[in-house]
Parts: sequence; C-alpha cells; structure tokens
Amino acid sequence: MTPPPTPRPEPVPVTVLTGFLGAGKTTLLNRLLKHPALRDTAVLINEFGEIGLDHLLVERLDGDTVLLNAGCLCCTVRGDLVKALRDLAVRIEQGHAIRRVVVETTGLADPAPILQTLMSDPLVLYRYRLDGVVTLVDAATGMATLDSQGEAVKQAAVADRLVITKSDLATPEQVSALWARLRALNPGAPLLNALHGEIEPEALLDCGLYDATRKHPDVTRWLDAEAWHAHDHDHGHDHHHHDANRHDARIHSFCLTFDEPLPWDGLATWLEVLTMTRGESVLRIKGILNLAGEARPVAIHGVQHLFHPPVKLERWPDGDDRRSRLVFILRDLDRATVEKGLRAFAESARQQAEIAAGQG
Ligand SMILES: Nc1nc2c(ncn2[C@@H]2O[C@H](COP(=O)(O)OP(=O)(O)OP(=O)(O)O)[C@@H](O)[C@H]2O)c(=O)[nH]1
Repeated sequence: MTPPPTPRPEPVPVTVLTGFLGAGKTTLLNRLLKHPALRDTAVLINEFGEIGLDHLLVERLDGDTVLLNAGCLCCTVRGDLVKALRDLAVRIEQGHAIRRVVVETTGLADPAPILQTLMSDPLVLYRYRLDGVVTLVDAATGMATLDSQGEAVKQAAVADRLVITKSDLATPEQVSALWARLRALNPGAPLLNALHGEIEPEALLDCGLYDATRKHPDVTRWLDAEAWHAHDHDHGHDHHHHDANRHDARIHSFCLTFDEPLPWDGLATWLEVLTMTRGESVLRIKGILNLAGEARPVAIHGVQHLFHPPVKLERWPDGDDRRSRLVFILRDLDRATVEKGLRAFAESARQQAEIAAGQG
C-alpha cells in the first residue's frame, strides 16, 4: 500500500527588498527587524563588491542573516540564493522557527533574476512563496537615478510597494515630482513614505500574492484595477506634465480586465508563446483570474520566461466583481500586440471548447 502523501508545508513568504545604491534599504530593514511582526525572520543579503559589509550593518543577534556571495546579478547570485534558501529549508525542517525571509538585493541589482530564482528551483518553490517586491527610492537623488540608471527604473516598475525615502533631504516639489513619476511608471503599487526607515511593517508585508490560505485575499490592494484605470485616463496629462517620463519610455505597465471567465487552455498557451518568444521583454506579469469551470480565483505570476505554478486562492473577496485582472510590466513591447494576441488565443480556445461540448 502506498503511504498517504505528506501535506505540503506552509510556504514561507519571501519579501524582496530592493532600491538603488544608498536608497536606505539597510536602514529600513533594521527598523523593520525590531518590530514584533518580523520576529523569526531570516535575512539574505546580496551585496555587490569585493567585501560585503551590509551583513555587519544589519543588527541581528541570531544566526539567520546570510550574506550571499559578493557578485551581482544572474548566475553566481542565483546559485547562492538557491543554496541559502535550501539550507534555510533544512533548518526549518529541523524545527528552527523561521516565518519569513527578507532578501535585500544590491542597489545595482536587476530584481528579475532574484524573482526568477524564487520561481525556478523546485525545492524553493515547494518551501517558499514570493510575498512581494518592496522598492525604495531616495527622494534626494531618485529622479537623477531614474534618468541615468535603467536598473533603477526596472526596480520601481516591478515593485508591489514603492517607498520614498529621505524626503527630509528634498523639497516638497521634488518629492511630488518623484511621486508623480513613480505613479506613472507603476500605477498599481501603493506609494509610501519612510523617514529614516520608519514604517509600519503591515504596509510592506503580505502583499496578497499567492497566499492561498488567507480568508480574504487582498486582491483589491494587490491589483488595484482602479489605479490602472485612472492612469490610463490621465496618460496624456501625465506625459504633458512629467516630461522626465520620456526616460522611462521603454518600460511601461498596464492592466487588462476580462469580464467573462477565461479559458485556461487558451491563456496558458498564449502565456507560453509570449514568454518563449518575448521573455526578455516581460519584466513581470501578475494576475487574478476567473477561469471557466473554476469557482475559486487563481493567481498567476511570471518574470521573463518563467512562470510560478498557478495558485488557487481560498475564495473571491466579498464584494469583488470577479473579473480577471492581468497586470503586465513590459519593456519594448506594446500593449496592442499583447492585448490582441491574448484575446485571439482566448477566443479560439473558447470556440474549441464549444465545438467539443457540441460533439459530446
Ligand atoms: N536624511 C536621511 N537619511 C537617511 C534616510 N534613510 C536612510 N538614510 C541614510 O542614507 C544612508 C544610506 O542608507 P543605507 O540604509 O545604508 O542604504 P542602502 O540602500 O542599504 O545602501 P547600499 O547597501 O549601499 O545600496 C545612510 O547614511 C542612512 O543613515 C532618511 O530618511 N533621511
């Protein structure tokens, strides 16, 4: 007789904390870690440069702070990150209390490889879930950094939460110009303010992505369709007023909503084609789906050519209109191409299902 399958352990949420060099990541992390909500948090730090210092600056008393090997981005750090997460998983299995992981990236990091790592290793996928990306932007230097550093634009574009730091070092006009630029770049992420790292953890944690156990998946906060809607309307206005946006022109984001339930087959095929052919342009896709034949909402999440396995959430939140919502954050790929392709695939899958039902 085969033994009953072992239930999957509750995946540990992982928060990715990013932001350009000196944006205030370590300062904010230190404040957060003092908060009771962050007890039992393991911290992984990816630092750029020969000698890593940040692990010394993060004031942890226990042994759960791991410095990932110096070296930025892609291959090396991915291997280190997987190893660190696997080691941590072993410690959790041995009974070590770890309820959350925060990965602090180097200021120069493209967050995509880190997000991909969280979605590509089977053991990591089994044990952890991405909770969200928190991006810090320095009010004093943020505008200039966004003008000159493509990675900083990417960090802001893929964020689930955007935090403006050091507003004490900028004029109110500078802060509101930065605010508007970030809003245009990423209309869906709540914009927050942190002075000397002071912020309530609740504002940054539990972004609502993939937590299938929560009774009330916070779809509205996670995918604020209204924010995207308003952004679409204001687009011309934004461009007129915030000329700096021209620097961000290669990256853009939008939300597509679908009133009717979507056929999973058509959608899955299209996502596969999109990510295989244009993976480098897909900085991030996230969505809450109302699928044909499925009573529960399904969350999907992708970075470049990788997709996290879809997760069924407990139920639709009360009062939610149950429309499918898909957010795209793209570079050098226009909305019309994506929308046309997706609608065509969905329609063809729907017709095939109708024909099959007619034959049955
Ligand atoms: N005035 C002011 N200074 C701040 C604020 N937040 C952080 N700082 C300072 O900014 C400097 C850089 O902060 P860090 O927390 O080390 O920044 P980081 O993003 O971790 O830096 P890297 O690891 O080098 O990318 C430190 O001297 C902080 O004290 C703030 O809100 N106001």
